Amino acid sequence: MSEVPLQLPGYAHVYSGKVRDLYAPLGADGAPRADQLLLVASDRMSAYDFVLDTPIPDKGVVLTQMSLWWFDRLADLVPHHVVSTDVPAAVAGRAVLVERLEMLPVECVARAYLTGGGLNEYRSTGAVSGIALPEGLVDGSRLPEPIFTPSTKAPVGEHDEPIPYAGVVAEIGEDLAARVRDLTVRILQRGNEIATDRGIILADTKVEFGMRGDDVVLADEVLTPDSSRFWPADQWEPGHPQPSYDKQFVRDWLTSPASGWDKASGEAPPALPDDVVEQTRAKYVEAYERLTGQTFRA
Ligand SMILES: N#Cc1c(N)ncnc1-c1cnn(CCN2CCOCC2)c1
Repeated sequence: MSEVPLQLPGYAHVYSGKVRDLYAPLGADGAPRADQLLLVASDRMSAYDFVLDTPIPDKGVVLTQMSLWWFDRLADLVPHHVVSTDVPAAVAGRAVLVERLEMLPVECVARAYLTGGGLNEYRSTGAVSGIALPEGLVDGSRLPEPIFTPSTKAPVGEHDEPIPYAGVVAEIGEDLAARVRDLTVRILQRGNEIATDRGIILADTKVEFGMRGDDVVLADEVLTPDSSRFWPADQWEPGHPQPSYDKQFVRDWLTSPASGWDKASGEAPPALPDDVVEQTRAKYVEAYERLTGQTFRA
């Protein structure tokens, strides 16, 4: 689905990713400012590497408010890029004005549980990102401690590629590599200290950092279902793929006969039925309310 980005008076469209769009505020001279960006979270949802045709109402608002909540709770660990939530009415609640940073060219991933690509690498080598792990781990196993498993920043439509820690050092230097590694792991640890008690396991997460002078600044979004694997804690059972907190209704319907879709066909998935959309919206709202203890207001 190629969606024309929203026109926002006073802003120039800069970039569109799978589920988020970037704008630059216009300065008094009418030119895009170089010091700020407007990050807009859409209601688009991706599944099986496709951006689905059917939006999930309020997803952009829920994930933006969740990310802002986490930025506040991580501020003692790392400064963040948020400037203001005073944004155009057309994107109220789902956009954030941020400081434009010199972004580091690394997807900083930390894993507290073993699954997905990390599990595949472990099954082949007994390690993930060069970090040897105990024998006998299975899909969903909790790791002895969270590990840093960075990847490249792939262009839109391509997959990020895992890189060894040495690759990060080569890219950004030893000091900075150690700083972003330690911060990424601590962010996930802090996230799980808070989330697990509230019924959500954060199996892994991807964060992005930018530089403000010599300071490492947390950018992008943080600890949301789009940047992290959210699992229902009460259903955690190592040994098989874990249910997704937010994506399971969509995955189950798309892989059921009801959808008429063949995942192996390479064809785009069909539109979602209303009940799957509403159940998915409800899971995003539920995750927000469990984490923050606040009632979601659209
Ligand atoms: N967050 C944030 C942020 C920030 N605070 N400062 C500078 N850049 C970014 C940013 C946000 N997304 N991307 C990746 C998309 N790029 C957009 C441009 O074109 C290349 C791809 C960079």
